[in-house]
Amino acid sequence: MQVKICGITNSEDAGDAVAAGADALGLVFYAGSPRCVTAEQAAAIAKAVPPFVTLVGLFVNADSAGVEDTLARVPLNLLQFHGTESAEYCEQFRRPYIKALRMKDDLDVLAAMAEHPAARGFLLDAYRPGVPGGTGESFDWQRVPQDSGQQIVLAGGLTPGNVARAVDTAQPQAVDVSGGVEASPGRKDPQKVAAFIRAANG
Ligand SMILES: O=C(O)c1ccccc1NCC(=O)[C@H](O)[C@H](O)COP(=O)(O)O
Repeated sequence: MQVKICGITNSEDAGDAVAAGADALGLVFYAGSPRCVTAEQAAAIAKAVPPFVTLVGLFVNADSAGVEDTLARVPLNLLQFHGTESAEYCEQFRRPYIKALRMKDDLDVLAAMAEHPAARGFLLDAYRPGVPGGTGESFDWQRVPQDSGQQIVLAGGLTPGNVARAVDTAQPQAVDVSGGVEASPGRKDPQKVAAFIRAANG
């Protein structure tokens, strides 16, 4: 099971997550988040990350110039678009990207995936009106399609205590966690991170 630890705000937390076996680290470039980092902070964190760990840059309906500016300053491996971005918008950066889908009750997941043919995968997250992500809430894991042919990253309210059950139910390719492994908003708890990665891997 691939594990992405999202909302990394400092090099120490990045190092702890990598030491615990994280496959990917998420950096949030969204001012509304308690986990938001500047390009300068992100560049410093990137220096603490080994080359074979995926560094993911997360944006929410950001203006294109801002994304380009971040890309020029931070060596991101993958982009994560967590708002209502169109395929045309996401593809303009010519970088690999995953698209977050918020699992509103009436969302047609396969249709939403079809709108992003160039996406490398889809991060399925809980839906809470007015909050784009990092809600700490989960959704019905049985709604994860088993026949999409897509790389699926399961997110939303995962913790060391529920991730094994989530993986068993949803059968994703990867899991993503933010609040469930924090000591406080924006600071990770290394023991929770390690416990999460162990539990995700069964
Ligand atoms: O983490 C945030 O604060 C955040 C804010 C706005 C958009 C996305 C955000 N996080 C994206 C992630 O990939 C989170 O890991 C995902 O939403 C799950 O969060 P959590 O339920 O806290 O594990």
